[in-house]
Amino acid sequence: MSDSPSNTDSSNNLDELRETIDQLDTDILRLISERAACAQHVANVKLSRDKGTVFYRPEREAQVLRRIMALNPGPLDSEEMARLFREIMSACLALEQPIKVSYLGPEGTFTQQAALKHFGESAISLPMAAIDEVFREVEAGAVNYGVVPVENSTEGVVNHTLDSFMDSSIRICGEVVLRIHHHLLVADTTRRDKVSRIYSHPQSFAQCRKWLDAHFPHAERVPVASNAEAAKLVKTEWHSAAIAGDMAAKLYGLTLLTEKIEDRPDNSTRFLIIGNQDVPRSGDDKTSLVVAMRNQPGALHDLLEPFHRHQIDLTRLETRPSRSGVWNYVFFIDFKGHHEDPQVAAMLEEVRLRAAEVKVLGSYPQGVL
Ligand SMILES: C=C(O[C@@H]1C=C(C(=O)O)C=C[C@H]1O)C(=O)O
Repeated sequence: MSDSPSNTDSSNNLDELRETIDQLDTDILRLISERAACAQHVANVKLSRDKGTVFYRPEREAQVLRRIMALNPGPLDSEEMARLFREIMSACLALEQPIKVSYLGPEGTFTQQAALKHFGESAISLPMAAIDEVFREVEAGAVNYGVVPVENSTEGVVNHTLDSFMDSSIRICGEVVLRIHHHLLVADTTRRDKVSRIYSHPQSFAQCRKWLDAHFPHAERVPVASNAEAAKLVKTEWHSAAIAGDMAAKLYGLTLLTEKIEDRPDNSTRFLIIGNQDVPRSGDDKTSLVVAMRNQPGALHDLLEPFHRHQIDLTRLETRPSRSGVWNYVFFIDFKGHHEDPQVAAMLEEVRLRAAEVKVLGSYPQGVL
């Protein structure tokens, strides 16, 4: 078939456009390489100042991403652009020092997804079997950072994580929020019309309860330790399906029978980045505290009054049973601001006078991505 004049025009045009893209790629390549070399210089400067230095700077990375999002002219949306820059920074940092991150495993969990979202794909991520193991690895210095879930918008707080902070010297260095999409997954061998058993983590069952009641009212729901574990089990049984996320589906080669079955479309989980580092101000920060109050009337009011007076914005308040005599009431409090902000420092001073004990778990940049 011969080209019509207009086809020839458009193919000439296509050739030109592709030439432009090649030229742009050459420029991007040169610029990324220059950026990487610059990051290596930064590493040398840091090393010359302090041999045991930490190369990773959470506050600086947050500033870089926020700046890119503010400058982004489109047509790519700002989150997409920030994700690209996230990966560039991750690769640059890996040149300085590959960052090691432990997370609540096994491989394929949402926590791994959160770890990679925060640190980028160049980070080395190591699965742990339980939340307290993630804490232990960080405390022992076996890894640079850890990632643990702390609250879900549908199911509430992850108590294991809060409890682990009570007996630990670990700091919070960052947060990351992940939209959680659950899918109904099957294997090639699954008889799709005969699904009589569904595996998943109890939290995921809870987040998909209405959908399951409507579509699989008679299937047996079998709770397992993780969504990744559920995905693995499906491979061995022709009458079973699993509820899990994209990473687990990819890892175990499963098919998405129905996508996004979570009851609430805004279902999301917040994860904490834990480490041994005190993070300087980034300009848009949050602080987490654990506070023990004596068991007396008005204790909670006394605790919150200085927050109100200093106009500090609380973002979360949780109560946990105490595990020692002194710690009658234990409150976990998140608020906007950094502990070095003068207003926050003044407020903390007053809270310290009223409480039996105050521990600043960390000030860290608000999640960017
Ligand atoms: C280059 C630096 O070190 C690391 C790499 C960064 C980057 O690639 O932009 C930013 C912060 C650090 O995690 C720096 O501190 O500026």
